[in-house]
Amino acid sequence: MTGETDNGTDNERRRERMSRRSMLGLSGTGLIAGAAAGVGLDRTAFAKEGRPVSAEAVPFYGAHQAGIATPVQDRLHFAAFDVMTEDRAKLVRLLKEWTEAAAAMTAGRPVGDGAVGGLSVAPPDDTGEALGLPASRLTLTIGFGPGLFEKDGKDRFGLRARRPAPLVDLPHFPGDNLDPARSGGDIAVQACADDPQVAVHAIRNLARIGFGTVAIRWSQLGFGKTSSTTPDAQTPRNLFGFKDGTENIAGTDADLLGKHVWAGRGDGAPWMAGGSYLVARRIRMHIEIWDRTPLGEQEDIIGRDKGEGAPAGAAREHDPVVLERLKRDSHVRLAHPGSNGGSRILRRGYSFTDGTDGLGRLEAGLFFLAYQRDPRTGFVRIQQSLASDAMNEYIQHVGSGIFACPPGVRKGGYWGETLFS
Ligand SMILES: C=CC1=C(C)c2cc3[nH]c(cc4nc(cc5[nH]c(cc1n2)c(C)c5CCC(=O)O)C(CCC(=O)O)=C4C)c(C)c3C=C
Ligand SMILES: [Fe+2]
Repeated sequence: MTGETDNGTDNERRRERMSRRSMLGLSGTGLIAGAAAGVGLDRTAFAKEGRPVSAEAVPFYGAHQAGIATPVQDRLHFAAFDVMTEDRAKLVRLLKEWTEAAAAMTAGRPVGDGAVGGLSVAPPDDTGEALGLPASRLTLTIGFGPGLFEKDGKDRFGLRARRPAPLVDLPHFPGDNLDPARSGGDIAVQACADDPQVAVHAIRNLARIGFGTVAIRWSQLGFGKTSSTTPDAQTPRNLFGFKDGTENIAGTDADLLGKHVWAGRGDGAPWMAGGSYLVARRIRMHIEIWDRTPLGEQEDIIGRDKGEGAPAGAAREHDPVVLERLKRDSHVRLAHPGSNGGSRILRRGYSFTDGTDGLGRLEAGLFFLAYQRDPRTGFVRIQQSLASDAMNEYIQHVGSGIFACPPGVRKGGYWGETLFS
């Protein structure tokens, strides 16, 4: 990225590509390689006939960013970046380059001129590990952290006045043991896909493109989605062995999404209309202690039975929750909208295991991801209510981030356009 203006950089990249193509066209082998790489080798070209649903591409452009109401994919790679520059134009250039790369990768195509067939004297545009893999329902969702609007009292990008009121600094909650090295970040990208290699490839390539402008501050891999936004599908289970996501907001429920998830024009920051606020929490789960807890006690703590997932006093998973039938300190009772002034959030979390903790225990837990229209009435309100949760004996919040996820990208636009224009 050496151009002085946005257009300067775009033109430079275009010229560079054209010269690569014309060089490749000089020989017969070059032509063949050029056909594969120069025009962007379609990763899905390798997929067999009758490929599974997971091979599908999720549309990148639209009113809302994909990866929020989208049916939850199997795998996650989440990355929070620090912005290393104070040059607003350079940051905007990066967001444009990222958008182009994200649109390609989510469509199952490689970045730029691809991983193979280019000049042997230059590193390829794409790192290559997703060659031959289908789109795998990859979604890339971007969010802007408080540090983009103001950091250490400095308004680096002239955005201080545009910070949305719902993008609060999260308060300290009882029991928090947050590691600064796993918290915060100026920009976050959530990559979800049905193939972990596709998700990791996406984050790696964005980080590569961003070299010199952003640096990864922390990241998290996730497996085994712990919430579903498709109520017809079987509800997934978390590492405590309980169904998780029964009472989640469905990605198809336009009314609930409009009321609780999408930011509106009148919510204080017009540039966020159609966007949403993401709260990410790395929650360690002490599974070894949980596994020594009697079944009845586990069910009392959650407020639902372990097999069916039915609320206490009911028979079926989707039977209504009658709060008075649940223990006062049960998780579901405290998190329920009826205990929180009607507050609801869209949960989209993943389980994680990151090796061992040196004390013979698995470093395991829930990477909690929740989207909402306003974290003050969403996550913060519910988490305050969870202060007396019986589950707190078995979990600890060790990482945290909050991000304003702008609306979806229009064709020809870029991530964050409504904020920077
Ligand atoms: C602040 C929000 C929440 C945190 C943090 C949280 C952590 C957490 N949850 C589970 C397991 C389950 N949660 C369930 C329901 C549920 N949880 C929240 C919010 C937070 N959870 C809400 C809003 C709800 C829905 C409440 C309702 O409307 O009834 C359930 C029950 C099944 C379900 O409805 O999803 C389980 C199980 C863990 C293990 C955990 C931290 C590690
Ligand atoms: Fe929960």
